Amino acid sequence: AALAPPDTTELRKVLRTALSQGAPGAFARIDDNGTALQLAAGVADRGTGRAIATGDRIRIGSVTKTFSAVVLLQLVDEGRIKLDTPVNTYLPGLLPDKRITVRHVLSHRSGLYDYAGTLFARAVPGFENVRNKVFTYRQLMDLSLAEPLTNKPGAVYSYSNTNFIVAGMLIEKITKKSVATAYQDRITKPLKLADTHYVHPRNTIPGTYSRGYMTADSTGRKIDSTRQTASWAQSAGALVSSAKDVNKFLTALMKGKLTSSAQLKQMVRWTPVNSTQAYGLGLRRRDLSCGISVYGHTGTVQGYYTWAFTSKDGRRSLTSFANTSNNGTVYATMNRTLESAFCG
Ligand SMILES: CC1(C)S[C@@H]2[C@H](NC(=O)CCCC[C@H](NC(=O)C[NH3+])C(=O)[O-])C(=O)N2[C@H]1C(=O)[O-]
Repeated sequence: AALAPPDTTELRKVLRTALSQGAPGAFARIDDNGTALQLAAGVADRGTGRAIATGDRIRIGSVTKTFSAVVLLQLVDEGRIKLDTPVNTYLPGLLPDKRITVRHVLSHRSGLYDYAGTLFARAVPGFENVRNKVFTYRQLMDLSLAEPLTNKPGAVYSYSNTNFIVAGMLIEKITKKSVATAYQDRITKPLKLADTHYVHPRNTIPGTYSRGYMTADSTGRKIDSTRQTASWAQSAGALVSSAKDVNKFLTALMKGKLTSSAQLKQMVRWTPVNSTQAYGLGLRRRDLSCGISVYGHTGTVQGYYTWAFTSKDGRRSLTSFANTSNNGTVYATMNRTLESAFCG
C-alpha cells in the first residue's frame, strides 16, 4: 500500500522543537521515489551563524554499521565468509569464546562488552580523552576483552560497538584491504555517493559540513566536538556522509542493488529489541504507530545525532539530523521525524 504523504507541517514543528531543546541546528531530507523534500532549521556553525543545510556533511555514527554489514554480506555472496562460522575460524584466537559466530556479531548477540561504556562513562571528559587519539583495532578489542562477556553467544540482543570492530577486522582479513577501500569499491563508488568518506584517522570533515556540539552532562553546556578522529568508532561509526547519500544507500539496499536477495533476507531476520524495535544484521527495524515498519540505523557521535530509515521497498527514505548529542530530550523529539516522514 502506498504511504501517506509526509506531514511537513509536523516535521517542521519537530525540528523547531529540537532547537528549543538545545540543538543549534536540525534538518530532515526525505527522498520519495525520486522527489526530495528538504527541511532545515537553525545553524551549522554557532560561531559564524551559518544556517544549517540538508546538503551539509555530517558524522553518521552507527549508520556506519549498516555499511560494514553490507560489505560482509557481499563477502558472503562471494563465498569468502559464512555467517554461521565462528569468528575465530577467520581471526584465530581473537575471541574468548569460539562459539561466537559472524551472525552473532552482526546482530549484537555475541556478548562482547561495549568498550564505549568504559570510554564514555563521563561524556565530556571521556570525549576529550579520546578526541585526538588514534586506536588500533587491537587496542579497542583489548578494552572490550578486559570485561567478561555480557551473555552466552547468541542468547540475547545486547548492543555493542565491539561487534562492528570485529566486523571491520573480518573485512580487512578477508579482503586484505582497508575498510576504507571496501566502502569505496563496494558502496560509495558504485552508488556515486560523493559526500561519503571514511576519513579515519583524520580529525577533519572534508567539504561543507555541519559543526557538532555535544552537551555536557551536568551543566548542559555545549562543547564544539566537530574536530575528532572518531577512532573509538572506526568501522562501528566513523563514516562521514550526507542525507542525500545515506538515503540513496538505504534505497539501493532495500531495492536489492547491494547484495543478493538471499543475503538481504538474512539481513532482515529480526532479533527483538523491545515492543517497537528489532535488530537484524547491522540494521534496525522500527515499527511505527501507523503500522508501517521502517529499516535503517541511528547514529550518535559526539555532537552528531542521525536517524536514517527507509520503507521496506526502499521507495521512501528519510535522514534526519541534529548537531548536538548527550541530550535525551532532543533525541526523543527527533525520533518523531520517523512518524512525520512515514505515517503522515
Ligand atoms: C546505540 C547508540 C545510541 S550508542 C552507539 C554509537 N555511539 C556511541 O557508542 C557513542 C556513545 C557516546 C556518545 C555521547 N554520550 C555519552 O558520552 C553518554 N555518557 C554523546 O551523546 O555525545 C552509535 O552511534 N550507536 C547508537 C545507535 O546505534 O543508535
